[in-house]
Amino acid sequence: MPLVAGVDTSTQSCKIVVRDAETGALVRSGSAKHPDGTEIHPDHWWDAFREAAREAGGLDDVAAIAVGGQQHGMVALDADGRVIRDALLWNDTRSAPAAEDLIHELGDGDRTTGAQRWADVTGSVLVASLTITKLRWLRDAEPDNAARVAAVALPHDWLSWRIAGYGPADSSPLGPDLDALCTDRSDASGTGYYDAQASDGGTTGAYRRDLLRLGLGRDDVALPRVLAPSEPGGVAHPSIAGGAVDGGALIGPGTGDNAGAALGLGMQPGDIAISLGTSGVVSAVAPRRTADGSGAINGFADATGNALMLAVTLNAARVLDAARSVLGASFDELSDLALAAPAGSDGLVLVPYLEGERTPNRPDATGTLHGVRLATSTREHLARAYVEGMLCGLADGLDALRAQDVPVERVLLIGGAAQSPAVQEVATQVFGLPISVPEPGEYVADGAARQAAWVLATAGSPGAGAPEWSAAVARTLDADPRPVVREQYAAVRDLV
Ligand SMILES: Nc1ncnc2c1ncn2[C@@H]1O[C@H](COP(=O)(O)OP(=O)(O)O)[C@@H](O)[C@H]1O
Ligand SMILES: O=C(CO)[C@@H](O)[C@H](O)COP(=O)(O)O
Repeated sequence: MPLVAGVDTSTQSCKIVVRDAETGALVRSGSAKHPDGTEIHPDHWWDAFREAAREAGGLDDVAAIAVGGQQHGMVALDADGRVIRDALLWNDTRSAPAAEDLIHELGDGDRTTGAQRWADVTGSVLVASLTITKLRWLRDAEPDNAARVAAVALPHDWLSWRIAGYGPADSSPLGPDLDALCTDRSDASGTGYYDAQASDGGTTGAYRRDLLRLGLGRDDVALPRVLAPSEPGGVAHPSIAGGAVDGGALIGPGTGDNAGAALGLGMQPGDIAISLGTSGVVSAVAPRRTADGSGAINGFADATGNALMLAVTLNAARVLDAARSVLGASFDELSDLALAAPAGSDGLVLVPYLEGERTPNRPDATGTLHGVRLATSTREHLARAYVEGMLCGLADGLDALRAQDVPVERVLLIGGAAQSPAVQEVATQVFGLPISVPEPGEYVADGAARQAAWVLATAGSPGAGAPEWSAAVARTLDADPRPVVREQYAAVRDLV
């Protein structure tokens, strides 16, 4: 049985799964932490990848590998393949003013017109997360660095390039071939200079170098080649993966993490994934994206040729990390505390903008606790308010998806914080829907592994479809709507 590897180079860590290409059975896995922060030298991702690969027992025996990863991060390379400055990540908000400038410029001075034009062309109204705003920030704040940019990549593109053996001459076997950079539609669709629906039957789309020029001030830079969903982007260097495989392990196009999760879960129209990692994401696959000029919904691409519609918050699992820190509680204790307080926490409401916010677009906001009284000054009330506040932000995202006529039939709860029993139960109350919790797993890495198996199958039999792997549901909870939770939240959300 051939083996394939899937990688998730996420915000907080690198996770690797090795799976049987035919059945999808998990064979081995590993993970390693990334440093904290919203700007990080990509070498940390490379180090974590190698540590996770060691923990997974090495990758010598895999026949294909693919990388999913946190979206949007700006990896600026010079002509020698060196990283010019630390990568600005999706959750770095310093480029919020640059986003506003770009919106006004495309709208000839009018914000509403500009917002709609960005949505029409790229699927998204610009916010600080999107790569193009970071390039504009670089142009304005660090012009010397901007002048050195010879290529712009995203976290997953860059890691795939390193796995193929490329990089600076003194630290890679194949050297700095910038034309060897590859990506896929899903991640390209989060840059702000790519139109996923342009031409080509919707499979490859097209870069919009006119928009890149608007951001960086010039467009004479290499951009990763956008591969079709099961097209190989080269082979892994034998020192890294697939040393025992004839010709080396194929490298898949990779994916943005949310598209990776959709592939790992086998999502169909009607399925909604709610991911509670560093980011909170409500997402759905659809045949074509819409263009939401309000900015609540990003119309990205998925990893199969469809669209991926999503609402993303900056504040998810780390809101609970903050609650644990305030309360000195373990994950289990936090969950028990939250479940010991009533729905609505007797009026104690957290608006959870602890790191600013992206949806709604409030990059400079801070979190606020409302309804503090003697009776609500208990550990239980505080724990519950943090869980409810985190989920209310995502419920607004679900409403925004519905407003785009996205069908909602099944909600799948995934990501690190989905493991909390309190989060699962409160989710049935806040969303007012039945909730399915898949078996605990690394769904982004699984999606990348499924893509790797698809690339392998296509190499043997052109036109082969993605392998049918099943994602088992561990727990299904009935809907238990408690409208009071969202009513209280809606009453204070805009007071920040
Ligand atoms: N049982 C749990 N309850 C609440 N939060 C959890 C639990 N297990 C993990 N987490 C949180 O999940 C987050 C990591 O989730 P993950 O989906 O891997 O994030 P990312 O993909 O952004 O790196 C961390 O903030 C961690 O504290
Ligand atoms: O910005 C987005 C999507 O638009 C985030 O979803 C990032 O892709 C980070 O994901 P996590 O590391 O939080 O899973």
